[in-house]
Amino acid sequence: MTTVAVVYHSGYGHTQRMAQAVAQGAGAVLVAIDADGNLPQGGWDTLAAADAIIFGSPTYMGNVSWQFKKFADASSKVWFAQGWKDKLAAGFTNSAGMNGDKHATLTTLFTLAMQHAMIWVSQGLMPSNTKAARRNDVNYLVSYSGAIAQSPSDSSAGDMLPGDLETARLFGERVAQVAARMRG
Ligand SMILES: Cc1cc2nc3c(=O)[nH]c(=O)nc-3n(C[C@H](O)[C@H](O)[C@H](O)COP(=O)(O)O)c2cc1C
Repeated sequence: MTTVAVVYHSGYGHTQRMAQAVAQGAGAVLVAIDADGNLPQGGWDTLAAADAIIFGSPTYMGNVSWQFKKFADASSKVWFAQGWKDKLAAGFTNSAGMNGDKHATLTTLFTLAMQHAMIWVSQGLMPSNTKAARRNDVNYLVSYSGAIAQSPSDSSAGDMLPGDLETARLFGERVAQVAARMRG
């Protein structure tokens, strides 16, 4: 059986909701990076056992949160032993702006995966970018590199848009499907 892990940080709960949607789609286990940038007990073991690791962070000041970066730097221990080599990787982010420089965050997540010699899985959804497209359509924000969501700066996590959450769920589903195919 394939195992997918979602490791993420969320300062105010929005990215957590997105992570839950990704995990729901992937049938994945969630590993939350805490406010100090640390993993819970057993978190590193969960990642070690996974066939695919999906990285998630809010976009803060145009990149991952410092807590996610602390986790990324701590993963250098795993890198020394090439512990994540040939695992699947994928990434997602959420921020207040429609754009908000989310792509810089995805690029950081991608680069982390490449440092670890992992194999990147894309978003895989067609864009909703026609005149008829509506905000709650799947992949309305149109990302190909990973899943993205947008939460207005004065919104609560409970306000997250169903279209973005469905986009996240389908993204998780795709990663799990690719992982199962890779396993044969
Ligand atoms: C320190 C900080 C920096 C932020 N920088 C950005 C940014 O660069 N782009 C953007 O679109 N939103 C930015 N935001 C808004 C957050 O991305 C947004 O509130 C997001 O939903 C927070 O996710 P979270 O609840 O998982 O922490 C920033 C918020 C904070 C607190």
